Amino acid sequence: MAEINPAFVLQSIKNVSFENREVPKLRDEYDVRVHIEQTGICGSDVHYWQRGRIGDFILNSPIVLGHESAGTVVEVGSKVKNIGVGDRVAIEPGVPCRHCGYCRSGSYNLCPDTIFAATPPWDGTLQKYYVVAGDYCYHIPNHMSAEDGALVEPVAVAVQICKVADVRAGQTVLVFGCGPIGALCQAVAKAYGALKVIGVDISKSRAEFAKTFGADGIFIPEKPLDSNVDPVDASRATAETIVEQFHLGEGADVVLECTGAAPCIQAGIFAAKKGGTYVQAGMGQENVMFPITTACIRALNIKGSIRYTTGCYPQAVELVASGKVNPRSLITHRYKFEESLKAFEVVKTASEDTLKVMIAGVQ
Ligand SMILES: NC(=O)c1ccc[n+]([C@@H]2O[C@H](COP(=O)([O-])OP(=O)(O)OC[C@H]3O[C@@H](n4cnc5c(N)ncnc54)[C@H](O)[C@@H]3O)[C@@H](O)[C@H]2O)c1
Ligand SMILES: OC[C@H](O)C(O)[C@@H](O)CO
Repeated sequence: MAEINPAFVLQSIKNVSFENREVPKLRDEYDVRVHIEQTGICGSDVHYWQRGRIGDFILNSPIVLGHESAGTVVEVGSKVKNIGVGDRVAIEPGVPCRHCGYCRSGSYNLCPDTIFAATPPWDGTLQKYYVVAGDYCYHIPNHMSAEDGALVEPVAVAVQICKVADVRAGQTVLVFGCGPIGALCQAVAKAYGALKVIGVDISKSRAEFAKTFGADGIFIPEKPLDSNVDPVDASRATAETIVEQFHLGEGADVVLECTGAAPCIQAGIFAAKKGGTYVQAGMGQENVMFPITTACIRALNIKGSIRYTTGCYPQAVELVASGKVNPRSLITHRYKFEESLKAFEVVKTASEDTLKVMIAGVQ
């Protein structure tokens, strides 16, 4: 009997189901087929499930969910050189066209023709087998678990954010957000020798976790009690409190925004020192009130960061393999493949005790 390939499919907004699909075939001699062993759920998976779009990526046809995955290679095309059958690999989930100007310059995260797992219209990795270009698979050493391998993905996002920010030894780094991305940015910045890393989150449990992970200090903003206070003034006051409380002098050298929330974006601008760097990585509301005059007068370097570029994945594997960053400690929930919907519900509910939720692959 032909082998089947169970898959967890987003059929349309808020509508998921399991399907028994055909085992995917290699598309060319550079492809490999990976037996997926672990997948982490990312906020974007939940976003597509609940709202069907992120920016210009719009769900118009069913897609398999999941893009943070690792597994074992079960089939390789004749021209694959870097890995072989039986190798355990972390999968970089976006394969660009390799030919456009962005790809040629190393900024392949900007390639418009990238095939990115679980970004419409492309299928993701929450299936038994996933076919991907062999050179977008990275060998992981034996002491790294499949969970570690899957979580190389958010580590690579954090590596790119720190790369865009040009985080250096001795700097002060203020990170808004202690979710998986914020916490990993804090750990990566620390691994790069940052002098002081401060994490900010409204969730007490996430902030407290961050203190045990990468942050030297944490700040938990209080909701403004007086609704007559201008929200941007309130953000400025929050920034001033953070700068004073953590002795950041004229402000942080680097601000990494990993929430997408307007109060954090605003406070981040007010908390950066003159000539400092502010990187936007969080994706929340599409438009926010932005303190543009302060950004101008302080001559801030304002940048955006998306996905990963040349070298991020190997660097992320190295950070995890060396133990400098330990993403496994973010895991709060583990589910079997058949429990995928339950796993997604847990991420959607986002209770205080949820950080990273993992789904094991089909045996
Ligand atoms: N740029 C990229 O390549 C990339 C990749 C993955 C995720 N992201 C984005 O990065 C962000 C972080 O990802 P994540 O997986 O950690 O998400 P997450 O939702 O788990 O974490 C966001 C954190 O921000 C905190 N937060 C929200 N509003 C806040 C406020 N007003 N003040 C302080 N803290 C606040 C939340 O409590 C939460 O802990 C998301 O917006 C996600 O879409 C970007
Ligand atoms: O970690 C990678 C991100 O989740 C993706 O780029 C996503 O936001 C777009 O589909």
